[in-house]
Formats: sequence, C-alpha cells, structure tokens
Amino acid sequence: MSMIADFYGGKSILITGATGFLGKVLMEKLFRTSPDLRVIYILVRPKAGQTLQQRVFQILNSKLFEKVKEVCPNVHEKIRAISADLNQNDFAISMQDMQELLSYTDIIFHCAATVRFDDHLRHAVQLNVTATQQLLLMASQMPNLEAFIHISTAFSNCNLKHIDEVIYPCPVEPKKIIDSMEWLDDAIIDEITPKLIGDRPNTYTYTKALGEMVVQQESGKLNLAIIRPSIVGATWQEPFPGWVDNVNGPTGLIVAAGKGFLRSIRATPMAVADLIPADIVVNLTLAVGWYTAVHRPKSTLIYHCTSGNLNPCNWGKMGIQVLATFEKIPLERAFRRPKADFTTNNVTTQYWNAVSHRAPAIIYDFYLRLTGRKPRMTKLMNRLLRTLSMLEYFINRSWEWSTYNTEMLMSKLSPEDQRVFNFDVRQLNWLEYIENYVLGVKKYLLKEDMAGIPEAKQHLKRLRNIHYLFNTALFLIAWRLLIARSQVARNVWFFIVSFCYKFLSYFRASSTLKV
Ligand SMILES: CCCCCCCCCCCCCCCCCCCCCCCCCCCC(=O)SCCNC(=O)CCNC(=O)[C@H](O)C(C)(C)COP(=O)(O)OP(=O)(O)OC[C@H]1O[C@@H](n2cnc3c(N)ncnc32)[C@H](O)[C@@H]1OP(=O)(O)O
Ligand SMILES: NC(=O)C1=CN([C@@H]2O[C@H](COP(=O)(O)OP(=O)(O)OC[C@H]3O[C@@H](n4cnc5c(N)ncnc54)[C@H](OP(=O)(O)O)[C@@H]3O)[C@@H](O)[C@H]2O)C=CC1
Repeated sequence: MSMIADFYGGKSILITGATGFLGKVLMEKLFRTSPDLRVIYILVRPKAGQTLQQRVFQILNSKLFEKVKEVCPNVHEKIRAISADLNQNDFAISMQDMQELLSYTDIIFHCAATVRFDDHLRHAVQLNVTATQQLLLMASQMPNLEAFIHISTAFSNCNLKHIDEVIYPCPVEPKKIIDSMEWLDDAIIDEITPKLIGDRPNTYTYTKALGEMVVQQESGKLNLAIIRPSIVGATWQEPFPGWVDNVNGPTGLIVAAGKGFLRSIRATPMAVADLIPADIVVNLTLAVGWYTAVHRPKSTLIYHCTSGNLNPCNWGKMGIQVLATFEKIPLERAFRRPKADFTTNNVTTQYWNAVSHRAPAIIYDFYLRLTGRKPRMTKLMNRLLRTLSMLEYFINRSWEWSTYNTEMLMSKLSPEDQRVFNFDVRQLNWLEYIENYVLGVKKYLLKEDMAGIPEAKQHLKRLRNIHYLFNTALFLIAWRLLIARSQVARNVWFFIVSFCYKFLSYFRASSTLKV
C-alpha cells in the first residue's frame, strides 16, 4: 500500500503549467497512482487558436495518457481547466472560478514559468516572480491548503560552483524589481538587465532565483517546499521510457544532431551532464507534496533533484551514445549524416561553424534557388547557432549540488513508496536511458514511424555517396587550379602520374611473364 498514493486520494489539487512538459508528466502520474483524487484544477490559457477544452482534450488523448485511461476511465471529469493568464492581475480568473479554487484546493504544484533563456526581463519577472507572489497570496486565502510546492531550477544559483539546499539572496530585493518593472520603460530595462543579472548567464536563472526569494519572504503560515531540478530530460521508466514533447534543453540538440544540422558544438566532454529524467522529478515532487503536508517541516525545505553527485554522466559520454543510437536508428530525411564533434576553444568553434554549419547551408540554399525553391537553410542554421550560444554556458561547466534533503526524504519513504515514487537516480543506467531518450525523440516528438528506418538508412547511404562525390569534385577543382598556377604543383603532379604509370607497367609486365 503506497502512503503517498493514498494521501492524494480525495484531494483537490491545483497545478499551474500543467500544459507544459513537466506539468503533463505530473498530472499523468497523479491520475495513474491516485485515480480516486477529487479533482485536478489546471490554470490554462487559450493558445494557438485552441480553446481551453481543446487543449485539455489534446493532452488527455495523447499517447502519454493511454495508461491513465485504463486506471481512471473518468479522467475527463476529474480535470477542471480554469481559464487563467498568469501575466494578468488575479490571473484573469473569473470570480466564480476563484471562489471554487479558494474553497477547495488542498495542494498546489506551481510549475508554470517562462523557461526561455533570453526572455525580456519584464516578462520573465512577470511570470517567474510576480505570478509566484500572486499565487502565494491566493494560497494564503485557501483554508484547506496543506502544501504549496514550488518548482524552481537547480541553475537558479548557477553563478556558484557548490550549491546547498538553501536560498541564496540576490542583491536587489524582488519587491523592488517587481515595482521597478511597472514604471521603467523597455529601453531602460534593457540597459540595466546585465547589471541586475550580474554573473548569471540569462534572465531565466536570475528570475527563478528571485522567485525563490519571494517564496521565502511570502511564506507566512504556508506549508512550503521548493524543488530544484537540473536539466529535465525524457522519461526514464514511466509511463514508458523516452517520452518527450518539446525541444528544450538537450532535446533540440539531439534532433539537430540526428538530422545532421549539428556538426560541432563547443562543449567540455568531461563536464558533468546533469540531466534528470522527467519521471524522477515528478516522483520527487509528489513525495515532497506528501511529506510537506503530513510532516509539516518547521522551515521551507529545498530539494535538489540532480544526478551529478549520485550518478554522474558527462557530455562526452552522452554525445557518443546519442550518435551511436543514430547509427542504429536514424532519423528520416536527414540533411547530412549524423556526425558531430566537440570543440573546445573560440577559434576552432568559429572555424567549424563556418565550415560545417554555414558553408553547407549556403551551398544548399544556392541549390534550392537554382531549382526554383525558397532558400531556408541559412536561416535555420543561424537559429541553431544562436541556440548553441545560449546553451554553451551550461555545457562547459560543472556544478556540485548537495542533496541532503532529497536523501533524507528517500529514507522516510516506505519500501512500497520507494518503488512507486522512485526518485533514486543511482538506479539509472545512462547508456540505456540515452538510447531510449533518442528513440523517444524520434517516436514521440518527431512522430516518425519505426517502419521508416530502412528508408532512412538508404537515405544516409545516398548522403554518404553525395558527400564523397562532392569532396572528390572539390579536390579535383582545387588541384586543377593549383596546377595552373604553381610549378611545384605541376612537378608533383608529373611525379605522381609517372609513378602510377611505372607501377601499372610493372604489373602488366610481370603478369605477361607469368602467362
Ligand atoms: C569526446 C568525444 C566526443 C564525441 C562526441 C560527439 C558529440 C556530438 C554531439 C551530439 C549530440 C548531442 C546532444 C548532446 C548535447 C548536449 C547539449 C545540451 C545542452 C543543455 C543545456 C541546458 C541547460 C539548461 C539549464 C537550465 C534548465 C532549466 O531550468 S529550463 C529548461 C531549459 N530551457 C530551455 O532549454 C529553453 C531554451 N530555449 C530558448 O531560450 C530559446 O528557444 C532560444 C533562445 C534558444 C531561441 O529563441 P528564438 O527566439 O531565437 O527562437 P524560438 O522561437 O524560441 O526557437 C527557434 C527555433 O529553435 C528551436 N529550438 C528552441 N530551443 C532549442 C534547443 N534547445 N535546441 C535546438 N533547437 C531549439 C525551436 O524549436 C525553433 O525551431 P523552429 O520551430 O523550427 O523555428
Ligand atoms: N525543462 C527543464 O529542463 C527544467 C524546468 N524547470 C522548471 O520546471 C517548470 C516546468 O518547466 P517545463 O515544463 O519544462 O516548461 P514548459 O515551457 O514546458 O511549460 C511551461 C508551462 O507554463 C505555462 N505558462 C507560461 N506562461 C503562462 C501564462 N502567462 N499563463 C498561464 N500559464 C503559463 C505554459 O502554458 P502554455 O502551454 O499555455 O504555454 C506551460 O504550461 C518550470 O518552473 C521550470 O522553471 C526546472 C529545471 C529544468
């Protein structure tokens, strides 16, 4: 009997960011392990021409929720989508909905955030700081609330090398930042952003750190906990291995490598790749919800959900395994063969960017123009290079996160809970996980059929032949130009030709003798 699953039975749970990557896995697990929960309220905004209902329908009818429908056939009735925009005052929630939320909510999981690294500071503050503050205010008016779980990131203090499970204050108070965003214009915000973020690489990590400070400052009588996952990857085991549906973090680069766009990347092969599967994050989150509500720790506990100190993997090992998997299971319609390498300094990075990224894109666009089509590869490549530059900070450094609280929690779980809500990253086999991750990218993100693998392999063979042909032609042209201009090249050429001639004559003579 799982105490955690039992705890969520009959509960009304509010999730923000439920339409996001982590939010969906969280919802799935809740429904699957506690099908008798009362309701899950999700705050959703209409998006991309879809109504709330259409968005929920799409999520529930996805592959991710197949198992849920078996154990909880009335899942549609247990999910209550509430129209909300976290960028608006009171989240633009109707009075009636707000009343319902305030009266019934037992547990809150706050996952919503902007995870864009380069978001404008005003927007990042609005979502990652102000919205967190507003949600805490709402939570303080909920008479039945047992726990408020805030999802932050292990990189909120990435300006430090060793990070403990404590909140590190930022120099400027979040309240001052929130206030200033109201009256400063965009140009001034742009100017002060580098000064405010200081030695953090982007507005995302900075505003997530401010969000944590808000949680601490506005805690009041609330029962709070903060979870800091590192780089969230595809699922490890549940509901099935390899599930992923967006391009954030390493996923986009895996796609780019598999399609042959990504040929070199500035990374430190020995740096720790602190990936953590989404289902491990979700299992820890649910265990923390239970522990916070039932055991009511005296202070706000912070839980690091990281892999580096318990079961480290590095980017070199990950890169090699990604490419090895693409050898066996290639993606369809690749631009070039999946073949990539790490660069370690600025000069080699610029060189390989020019030779392996920009030049092939320009040549391909030239070919598209010649055949009357619209060029697109240069634009795509520029975007990839921009993404690479944004991610570089995280793949050239290692961090140490202490995990005392996470390990303490593990020791408090019953053997059954340790099994059902497994967040022990030591059990993870990286090579197997990465292979399933790559497969998941193919199947669930790109929606490619496994039946297409022979054709994909054939396509790669054609690309290889084109590559050899192209290189031979390039060599001959270069050589011809050289011969026309240099006496030394002509002499070398004469020497090679006469050598080959003598060699062939010798063979012809010796074979005639034998006969
Ligand atoms: C020793 C021997 C070695 C040999 C081995 C060889 C090695 C080979 C390598 C092969 C394989 C590779 C795989 C391993 C590489 C590992 C790299 C992993 C990097 C991971 C770092 C993550 C750090 C995370 C730290 C913090 C974690 C968090 O808390 S938050 C979650 C993370 N958030 C994000 O990831 C958001 C990042 N995205 C952005 O900020 C923005 O999208 C952007 C700034 C990058 C781009 O913004 P822009 O406005 O220009 O465009 P946008 O509209 O957003 O997107 C444009 C197109 O780009 C696509 N896109 C978006 N993100 C990614 C991405 N991560 N990777 C690739 N592509 C991405 C997006 O889909 C758009 O495409 P189109 O729709 O086609 O236009
Ligand atoms: N992915 C990762 O690698 C990591 C993530 N995290 C943290 O985990 C949490 C979840 O991240 P993840 O699932 O990856 O992110 P996603 O980008 O996939 O999801 C973000 C969620 O926030 C919602 N949201 C954004 N803006 C608004 C708004 N104005 N009103 C209502 N909802 C909004 C999105 O809704 P919509 O669908 O409408 O856009 C979506 O549901 C975040 O707090 C993030 O900081 C921490 C470490 C690593």
